[in-house]
Amino acid sequence: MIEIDALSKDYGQTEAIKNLNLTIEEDRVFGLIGTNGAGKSTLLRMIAGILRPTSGHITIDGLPVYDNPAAKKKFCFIPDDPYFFPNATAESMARDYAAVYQEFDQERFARLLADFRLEPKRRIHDYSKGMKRQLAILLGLCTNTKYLLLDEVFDGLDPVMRQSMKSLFAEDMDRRQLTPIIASHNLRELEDICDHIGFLHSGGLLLSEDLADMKLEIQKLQCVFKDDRDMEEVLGKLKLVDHSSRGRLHTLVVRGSRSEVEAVFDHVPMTFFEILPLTLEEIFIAEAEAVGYDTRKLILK
Ligand SMILES: Nc1ncnc2c1ncn2[C@@H]1O[C@H](COP(=O)(O)OP(=O)(O)OP(=O)(O)O)[C@@H](O)[C@H]1O
Repeated sequence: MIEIDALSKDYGQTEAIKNLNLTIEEDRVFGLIGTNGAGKSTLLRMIAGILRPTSGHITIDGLPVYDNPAAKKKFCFIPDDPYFFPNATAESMARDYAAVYQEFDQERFARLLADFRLEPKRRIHDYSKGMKRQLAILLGLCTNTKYLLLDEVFDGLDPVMRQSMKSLFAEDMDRRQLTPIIASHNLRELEDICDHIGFLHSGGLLLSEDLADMKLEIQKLQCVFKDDRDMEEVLGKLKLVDHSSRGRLHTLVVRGSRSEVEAVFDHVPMTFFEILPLTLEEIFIAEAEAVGYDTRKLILK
């Protein structure tokens, strides 16, 4: 478990992280979401022990992280601009990683390089941006550390590659209780992988919640009323988050459980009524507005 207590980080006059409290549980994918400049990289770099907090504490499985080799064995950090030594090849990087991470799995790494068609003896300098990111992720996975801290790593990967990487994470979570912590400014990128979402805004934590719990309390539905005069009364009974209409078809995002929402429509004659799956973006808008933010101004698409 990673525990963050009253954490702050200032860069001169800029307060990048402000008195942040957060717990990151094991065995699940934690998505750290926020707009550009929200403080994601600063937070991840502090968790990785690269940056020293201005105040506050971070522990990984009970160990303080800053300047502590024992804590650093527990995770691998993949920054948004992965660094490779000059003239390095995938093969030479694997040797360097193995020297630092005792559990580094050379055999699996060689297998994954072949699966992803990355040439082991080619200079990494000549790889494309996406290939460099793939390589960084594969190196990180093969360290076999319990936690993997990933800063915008899916950027620059095509959708097929993204899915392949996500399957590898799932496999490692199943096999060895890997806990990935993924920072991104893109809600859609994290949609199908995260179990828990932490949303950072201006250096503060706007919300931190299980995606499944969020989904239980927000519903999206489409409907057509037999008699449009019923609409006003129904809308008045719903906790409306969003409402749009095209002709007589209404699309609503409302707060409440599925059964509560269905009960409102129970005795209203409908031509069409369907509850639909919600996107992470829709859930986020509802949750963040509930704590007083006009998220339409915050969201990055
Ligand atoms: N080395 C630095 N010196 C001064 N200010 C910095 C430094 N690094 C970050 N900041 C500032 O701290 C704030 C948070 O930046 P950070 O890079 O952590 O955000 P982010 O959420 O990762 O953004 P992005 O999605 O754009 O990468 C910003 O206001 C940024 O300008």
